[in-house]
Amino acid sequence: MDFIKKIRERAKASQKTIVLPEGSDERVISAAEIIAREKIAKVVVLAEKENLEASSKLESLGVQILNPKTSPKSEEYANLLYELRKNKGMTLDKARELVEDPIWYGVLMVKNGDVDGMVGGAITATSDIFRPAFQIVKTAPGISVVSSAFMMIVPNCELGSAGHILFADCAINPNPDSEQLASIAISTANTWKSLMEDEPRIAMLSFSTKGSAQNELVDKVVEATKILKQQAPDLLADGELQADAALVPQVAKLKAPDSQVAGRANVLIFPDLNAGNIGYKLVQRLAKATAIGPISQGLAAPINDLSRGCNADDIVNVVAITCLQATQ
Ligand SMILES: CC(C)(COP(=O)(O)OP(=O)(O)OC[C@H]1O[C@@H](n2cnc3c(N)ncnc32)[C@H](O)[C@@H]1OP(=O)(O)O)[C@@H](O)C(=O)NCCC(=O)NCCS
Ligand SMILES: CC(=O)OP(=O)(O)O
Repeated sequence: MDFIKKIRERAKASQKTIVLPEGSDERVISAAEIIAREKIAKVVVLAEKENLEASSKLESLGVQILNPKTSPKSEEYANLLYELRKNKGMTLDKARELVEDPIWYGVLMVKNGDVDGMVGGAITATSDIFRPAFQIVKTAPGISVVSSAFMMIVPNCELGSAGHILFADCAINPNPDSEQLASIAISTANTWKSLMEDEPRIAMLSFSTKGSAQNELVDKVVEATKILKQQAPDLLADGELQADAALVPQVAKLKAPDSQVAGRANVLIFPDLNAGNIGYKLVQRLAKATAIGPISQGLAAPINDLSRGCNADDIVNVVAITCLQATQ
């Protein structure tokens, strides 16, 4: 069974409830319909029912439609937000205002246990999805930095694990330091283990392979690799590696002949968000890869972002992964 079928089947078996806060977007509505028809998850859509053409069809499929502006839960959520953030300057009035915003309302639904997860970002910038998530659900125990990964599925490609490669961080941390990069690598290895059957093989990417270039940008990755190996000695990880040395066996033989990861990496850790975000979009658009994500890593409850360039199928796939995160 292929990867997408498998995650959708696993989600189906878990029967979680996921809120989609961006009910004004047609792709979100199409995704809600697919999810409900295929019984991948129970869905709550946040929208103004009277302005939603598809409302009767969605409701007949079991999709719940809620308007944060008229919801009976609004006052309860405003109080919850106020209690969680009053020591950071939140007032009750400000909390009441924020609760009317579907993204904040959706995150509060997750925090309150009314749904198992949220997927948004089809029309909302990444920072506006993660800021409320960080402030309200916060990080999972033992996690210092929340990050994200994209599962890239490259057609007709044998590199990685039969064309499946996790890229991180492509959405959250603009310029992680060495400690943070090591932590992102460990989180991404865990994401790989939760989705794939084979072992993660982690490449810490740079524009240098094993000392071929000297620069402080390279030093950051060398240091991150050292920390990663100290903190997670059981993981198969190596760096610093260029992308070709990480992925292509013939290049690895030349550039890093003694590496256990070079030439067979299936997890790529990018040195910063410029590289990660540009890198995933190039592979998605030029190699026509399916890009599933960004899959958040290290939040205390599953809240996931989307690219504003996503289609309905991309949303369904991220919802399926959100259901799997909710079972962990
Ligand atoms: C995600 C992002 C919004 C966080 O920004 P920020 O300015 O640090 O946010 P805030 O200062 O409002 O911090 C909010 C909370 O999140 C926490 N936080 C921020 N980044 C965090 C991270 N990576 N992991 C865990 N917690 C984090 C802060 O500690 C703070 O906690 P507190 O208020 O309870 O003390 C920011 O890193 C960002 O914009 N990243 C780039 C997103 C982007 O544009 N991606 C490109 C397209 S995908
Ligand atoms: C993940 C990402 O790059 O999101 P967007 O395309 O919406 O900026």
